[in-house]
Order: sequence, then structure tokens, then C-alpha cells
Amino acid sequence: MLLTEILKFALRYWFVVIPAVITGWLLKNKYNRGLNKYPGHWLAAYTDWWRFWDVWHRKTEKTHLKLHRELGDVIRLGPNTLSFADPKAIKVIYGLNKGFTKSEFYPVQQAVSKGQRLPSLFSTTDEDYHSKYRRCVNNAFAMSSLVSFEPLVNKTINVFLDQTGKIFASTGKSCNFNQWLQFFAFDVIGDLTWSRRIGFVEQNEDVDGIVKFIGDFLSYAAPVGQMPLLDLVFKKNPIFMLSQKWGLNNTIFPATRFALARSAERAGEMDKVRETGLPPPSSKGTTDNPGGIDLLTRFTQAQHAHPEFMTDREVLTACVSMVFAGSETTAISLSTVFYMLVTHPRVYQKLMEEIENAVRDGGIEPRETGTVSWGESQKLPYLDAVIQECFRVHPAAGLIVERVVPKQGIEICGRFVPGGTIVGCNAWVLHRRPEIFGEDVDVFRPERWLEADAAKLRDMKATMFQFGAGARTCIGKNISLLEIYKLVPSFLRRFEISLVDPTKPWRLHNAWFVRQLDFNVRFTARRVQATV
Ligand code: HEM
Repeated sequence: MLLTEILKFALRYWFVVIPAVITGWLLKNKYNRGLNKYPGHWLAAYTDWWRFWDVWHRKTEKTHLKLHRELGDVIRLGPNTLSFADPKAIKVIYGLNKGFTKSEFYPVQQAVSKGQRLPSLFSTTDEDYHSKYRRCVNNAFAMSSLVSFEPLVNKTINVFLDQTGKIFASTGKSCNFNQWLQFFAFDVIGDLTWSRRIGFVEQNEDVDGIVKFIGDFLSYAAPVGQMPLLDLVFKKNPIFMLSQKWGLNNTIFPATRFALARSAERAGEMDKVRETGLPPPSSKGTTDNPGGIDLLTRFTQAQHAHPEFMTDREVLTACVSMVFAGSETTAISLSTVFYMLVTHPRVYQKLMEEIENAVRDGGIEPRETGTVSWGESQKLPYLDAVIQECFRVHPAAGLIVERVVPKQGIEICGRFVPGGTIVGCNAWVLHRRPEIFGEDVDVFRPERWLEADAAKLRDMKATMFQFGAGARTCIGKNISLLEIYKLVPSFLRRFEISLVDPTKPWRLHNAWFVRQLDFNVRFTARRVQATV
């Protein structure tokens, strides 16, 4: 009765009721559980459309840095979202057993199969499921496993160097270096995961459109992740989910298709691994093909050890998430190193001297291919300083790494934040803290890593956030370091790199990961033996 009266009233006076409801909703957002005390862009307090709009414009790392510099260490990015710039926040927000969970930003990145979401190690918000999953696969990524990955990485590096010579250096053709490094990173992950490259480097093309697919997917997921409800309208809507469930729509991610094909090829071999827990004989390799234990084998070994948890689905999603999480991020980091070198000739020259001296003194074996081993790369302090500085000035992830505050609320850097609030840090902001890295934070200067005393260095390292932190920190960190520390000196020994147009800087595109565009270069072959 009362409801009918209210409805009648609302219909009659809709021109007053609608603005009143909208105003009420906006005010509720603005004063949401006391978050109005935090500064930010004025629109951010009222609606998440502001952060959607900002991320849509692909320059969010700049927005966050500017707002923090102007407004302080805590800023409001949305009615329910805060960004923290103080490095002390890292330990609280990402610390172990603090009760924070990943936000709804992550499920937007979930693949769907037969109408069901496929939560991965990266995208699951269920921390209990995550910790069981991570326990099962952790061993595969330990530093000690690197030894068995190195032969797999070597194979791709050698093909990559030869192809660079053949396609670009010997023809004088210019190279879209960021894309070329993406091809490398995707092929390494293919080799590490399935002992089989996807074929990007050999064919010099985006096989099956996988790179484009992931690029487009991230460009969608970054803004939509700011308002995850939109995903239920655009991509994971009931019509799409039901049509998948009933088999009317069999769209499948190209990386998943590749993964399914590789698993089918090796089904017999993996059955034995699942049964015995032992790696297959092929992993021993031969003199021509050095072998190595790939991730598919390791995840299947985890199935043997944890049959109650690891099903075929967990093995498949773990393999696919390697491609999603490990390729674009590594390619971005590699591009940064090469770009910073070509745009800072002093640093480039100093690094070349270090590498040449190591070859001359026997610190690097004089291999014909010019490749540098992981062990050798670890004895090059300037290389290490260059790579650290590149991670500092251009971390791959360019948005806040979102977490939800536990129900009871928590104190972060002296401020009580109510439960349910989305909080996070952006590596681009943390890495430019002058009290940690020095007043010249905006300058690319690898020497800062060599000059710092032990205490300062400890603070600098503790503030580095390129791999995230805590329980959800990057599981592939060691693998990516293996790739980067090996490829950079190996490539520099074989080729001299110059920009096609030194007056034209690259462009950045922040779609969760900050991709580089217009990084066009030429290569000149160097005589590797001449350095010995
Ligand atoms: C330089 C290269 C890389 C960078 C900068 C990077 C960065 C990150 C970051 C920031 C996170 C945390 C995300 C979050 O908390 O929301 C993460 C997680 C993850 N990364 Fe990486 N990553 C890199 C390479 C790799 C590689 C090579 C692999 C796989 C072989 C990989 C697999 C993963 C996975 C599976 C997770 C989720 C871990 C979990 O939640 O337990 N990453 N990565």
C-alpha cells in the first residue's frame, strides 16, 4: 500500500525525485565512511567514472604522480578508493597475514570457458584458494630451478640473436624494437612452459594474433577494472555466459588454444609424469638440444604431489597465466633497458666497457654466439645498476595494485581506513620518493645503486615495487630476471643499437602495464670475437 503510494508520488514528481536520488547518491559517495577527508581530483569523490576516464586516457602513472606531488601521501581515486605514496604502506597493505584481498579489478582479467570463469593464480580473489595453489606450484619458480630453465632460455636467445642479424642488421631494415622484444618474451615463455616456442621470432609475426589479443584485452581490462560492474555488461554478461555454457559460442583465448594443443601433444608423456612424479626422459636433452624441465612438467609433477588440489584445470590455467603475466611485463622491462641505453650514451658506453673487460678478463666465456650465462651476468655490477634503475624509472605495472581492507578496518601510515575500502600503491609513485632515492628521482642515473651505503641500499630495495609485494608478489620474478640479465649483455655484444629518429621520443600507453610505442631502431652487427 505504502509502496504503491511512493511509486505514484515518484512517477508524478519524477523531475524532482530523479535529481534528488542522484544528488543523494553523489553525496553518499562523497562522504563515504569518512573518506571525504582525503584530497584528490574533485570528481573522484563522487564517482568511479573519474578513474575510469583517467585510465581510459592511458596516462594514469602521470596522473597519480602529479596528484601525490600536489596533494600528499594519501589521495582519493574514487568514492571507495585510496592511493598511498608512503613506502611504509607496502608492509601493511601487502604484508603477510594482514587479511587484505585482491579487489574486483582482477576477475575482469579472468578467462571464461564453457560459461565458467577460470580464476588463475594471478586473478583469483579467493586468498585461501590462492595460497593452496601457490604452495603447489611454488617450487617450480625457486631460484634453484633456474639452472634447469637456463638451457631453455638459451635456445630462444640464440634464435633471437640470429634472427635479429638476418632480418634487421644485415638488411639495414629498421625494427619496431618493442614489438620485437615482445616476440622474444612470448617465445621464451612458450619454451619455458611447453619446451616449444610459439614461433613469433622465427616467423617475425604475431602468430595466431596472440600478442594483439593480449594487448587489446589489457586495454579493455584496465579501464573496465576501475568499474568492474561494467564487465558484467560488456563481456561476462548472462547472454554471453549462457551461450558459452550451451555451446552456442565457443570463443577461446588464442593462448588457451595454444596451451590445449601443447597439452594434447604431450598427453602420454604427462600421464607418466602424473603417475610417477618424475620428469620425462626428453628433459635430459642431447648435446644439440640441451633439454631442461619445463613448467608443464613441473605443474604436472605438482599434480602427482597434490592430487587433491591440482586438477587438469589448475595445470591449464597455470600454463596460460604464464603467457598472460610473463610476456608483456618482461618485454616492457627489456624495452626500457635498451631505450635508456640508446638515449643515455654515457651509460651505454660505460656498460659496454664493463662487458668488454669481463670478456677480456675471462669473467665472460668467449662463446661464438656471444651469449652470456646467468652466472657471468651476476658478476657485472654496472649491468645490475642499469637494470635496477630501469625497473625504478619504468616499472611495468602502471596502476595502483589494488587490495581490499579487511572487515574490521586497519591503520595505514597513521590513518584508520575502514573495512571494504580499496587501497593500493603505484610503483611509479613509490619509485620516485626523493627521501629514498635522492633529490634527482626524475633522472635516469644507475650510479645511485653503486653509491648508496648499506642502509640506504636496503631502503631503496625495500621500496622497489616492480614485482609487487607479499603473498601475491610476482611468482615469475626469477624467470624474468634470468631473461633480462642474460639477454641484455648478449644482445649488446652482438649488435650496436641506434634510434631511427633520435629527435622522436617513444610514446607510453598505460593499459595496466605501461607499454612503449614508436621505439624504432637500427642494428649494426658487432664482431663478437674481436672483443676477446
Ligand atoms: C619483468 C617482468 C615482470 C614484472 C615486472 C612482473 C610484475 C608482476 C607484478 C607487479 C605482480 C603482482 C600483481 C598484483 O599483486 O596484482 C605479478 C604477479 C604475477 N606474475 Fe609477474 N611480472 C614479471 C614477469 C613474470 C613472469 C616471467 C611470469 C611467469 C613466468 C610472471 C607470472 C606472474 C604470476 C603468475 C603472478 C601472480 C602471482 C600470485 O598472485 O601469486 N610474471 N607480476
